[in-house]
Amino acid sequence: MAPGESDVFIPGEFAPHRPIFHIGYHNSERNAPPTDIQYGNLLNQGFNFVTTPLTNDHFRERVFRLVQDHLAILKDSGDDGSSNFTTPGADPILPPLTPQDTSVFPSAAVNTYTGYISPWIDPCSPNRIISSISRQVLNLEINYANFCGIRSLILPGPTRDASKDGGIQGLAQYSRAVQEALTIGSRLTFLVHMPMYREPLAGLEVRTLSSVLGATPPREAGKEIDLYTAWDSWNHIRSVCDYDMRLFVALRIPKVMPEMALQNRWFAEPLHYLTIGPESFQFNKPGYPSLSKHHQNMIFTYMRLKNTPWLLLSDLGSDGQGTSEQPDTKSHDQFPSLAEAGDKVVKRSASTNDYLSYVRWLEMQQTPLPALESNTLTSFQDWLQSPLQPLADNLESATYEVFEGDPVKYNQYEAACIEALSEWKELGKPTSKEGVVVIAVAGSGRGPLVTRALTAAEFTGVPVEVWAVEKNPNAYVYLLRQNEAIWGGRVKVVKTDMRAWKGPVLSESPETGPVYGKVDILISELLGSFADNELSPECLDGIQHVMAKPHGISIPSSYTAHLSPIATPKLYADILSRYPTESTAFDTPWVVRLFAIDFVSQRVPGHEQIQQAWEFVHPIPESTLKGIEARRSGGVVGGGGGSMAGAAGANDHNSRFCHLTFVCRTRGVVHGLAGYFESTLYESQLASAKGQKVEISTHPERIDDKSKDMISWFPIFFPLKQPLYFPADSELEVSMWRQTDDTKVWYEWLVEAWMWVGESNRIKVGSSALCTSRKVACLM
Ligand SMILES: C[S@@+](CC[C@H](N)C(=O)[O-])C[C@H]1O[C@@H](n2cnc3c(N)ncnc32)[C@H](O)[C@@H]1O
Repeated sequence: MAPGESDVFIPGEFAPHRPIFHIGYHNSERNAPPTDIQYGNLLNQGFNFVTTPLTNDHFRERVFRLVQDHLAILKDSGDDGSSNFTTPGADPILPPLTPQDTSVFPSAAVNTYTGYISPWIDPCSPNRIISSISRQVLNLEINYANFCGIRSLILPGPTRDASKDGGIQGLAQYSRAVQEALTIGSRLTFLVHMPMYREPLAGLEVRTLSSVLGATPPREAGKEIDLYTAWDSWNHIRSVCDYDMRLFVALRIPKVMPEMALQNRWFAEPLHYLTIGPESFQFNKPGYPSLSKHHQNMIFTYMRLKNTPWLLLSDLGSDGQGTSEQPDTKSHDQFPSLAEAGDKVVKRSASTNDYLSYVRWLEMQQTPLPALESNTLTSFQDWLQSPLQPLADNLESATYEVFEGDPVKYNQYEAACIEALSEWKELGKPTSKEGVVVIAVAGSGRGPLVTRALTAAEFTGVPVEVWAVEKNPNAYVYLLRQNEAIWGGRVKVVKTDMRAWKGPVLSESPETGPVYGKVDILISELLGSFADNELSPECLDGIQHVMAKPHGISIPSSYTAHLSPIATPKLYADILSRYPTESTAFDTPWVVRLFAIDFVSQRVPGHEQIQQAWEFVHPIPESTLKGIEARRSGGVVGGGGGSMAGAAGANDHNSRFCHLTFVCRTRGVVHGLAGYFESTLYESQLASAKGQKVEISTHPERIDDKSKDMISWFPIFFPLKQPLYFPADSELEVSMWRQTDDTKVWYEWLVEAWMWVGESNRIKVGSSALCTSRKVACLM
């Protein structure tokens, strides 16, 4: 169950608010950082941060000359720099920086700047001289930035992706250079500047060091573009860098928004900046800049992230150097859509302030965060929590208080009790005790379900006898006090493990001892984020013998677990960083409010995006109960072994297996499985209301229908030890097991990627290891 124990969710802390925009200023033409006056002006205008180049044109010219001179010497000896063989002459070494090469010097303001590495380097170049010098420039600038006290650096992204023009080699070189950068700037944060996708002829082409080799072929316009190459490159870089937590993306917003699937893909990545250049803007009739509705929606969505990306306005309007322009306070509610922005629009030259005031206006257009996105709840986004073990451990009062903060779950339980009691009366069902329906709340905690059962009885006018069974000795004290203070002594409180409870005591005398009766309605809430992961099936099996036969019912009557493969690079990085000190980090099914995730599969006929793994129904058949008893007492003839070594198999009926196929249209990477659950608390027994149910659900597509706004449970995440890359049009085959050896329960999971080659042939293109939570199993 979630939220966790350390952070207490405070209901009512719901002051409506919008995400705040943190806006930066970047001018790629700059040769030096802003002066103090310029910086002050930018801050006064409403910017929150600025970028600075680290070196200047003097340095650039020096480096270009060095490369040109060296290539000329090589040419004379018949080497063009593309050979990988050892050459007679040593490759050039960059001389150190001189005061003429940079205008950045340590100062109070410099600490707050974001450094932009020279965009003219080309570590991807197939020419070894150019890639080597590019790496040297990179390292030199990182070192110098570090010396000056700069904390964040933007790295111009790779100039080419893997697919062609020596791109694979180039990307390997680039990724290796970034890995080195992380070592050199060991306390710096790095942002790789990536386009969302490679737009044909988008933006300004920077004249890189490679230009000394001669003209590069122009990019072909009009050809069908592969939307995922830029993401692929990013995935390559961060994989080589082992998902370093100091490596982020500065994502360039395109001119034309791509399909949602690609937007969702980037949503899951560690976005630090969204950079917006002139190409993304359109102009309204009076000539003011605006963004299309698609751009706006994408920004609004990304701003819902816990770590809201910062917006970097790049090359927008005049430099702002020394200006005292004030933000424009005019209304922007007439900004047109992309379609509306026609040629007729008057193009006045927009100033930096026009763009800034537009983005500030956009900030106010965000719909206020709903109550469920309060600060407290937002802080749970993608935050890993170890699952609770309410059976093996005794929960603290604060944890119960967190559960009790969510009324939705209790409302649904109360509705289920009302239905059950009303139908009891309507159907004239027998009761196990004269004149009263006997209810037991198994695992009562601090008693909220007891209160709801009593309320339901009052509401329906059905007389009840209520028992509260709880094994936590501390919660038992609380229950006794509740009985005195709140329930007027109407509840019989028992401190015991429900599996050892003999049932409600009907009468007791010295001669006969206690005489035990039965329970008509057994209420429990022993569900975890994956339904059965807090051992509800095992506990309910153990108490089933007290249920009246055949009419006794369980609330819940059933529950199902659901799965979907997801990309969640941030969680993967988090788990990887824990692994050195927490050896079971990859074996743990984590409870987590999954947020920055991408469902990598698509819903297609016959294959849902989130699929059911298995189901548990209560009560279980009598014959199964008898079988358990026989196995436990060694009465089974034959091998005598359960499916696990050394086990009698007494809990084997609670093991499960599923094999699910998920269809992926685009290529991607999977980091693990997201798990959800649904439960039917009560299903109508009236012929006239057949199929009517009271349910709860955390299934993202169904929660709103079944238990809207329920936050009692966060999803569960089953991690893979290694990210699994898969090509477009693959199928992810997921095998999942619920395993048991009679003393504990754990899960095992395996993900394989398969691809069709021809009409009837599939080949395996990758597989995860067989993962298991056996080392952190739930103890029965
Ligand atoms: C998830 S909490 C629910 C508490 C409460 N019913 C509620 O909804 O707020 C589960 C409770 O069941 C108790 N519990 C778990 N296994 C039990 C068992 N075998 N016998 C008795 N109580 C058990 C735990 O101590 C805990 O109080």
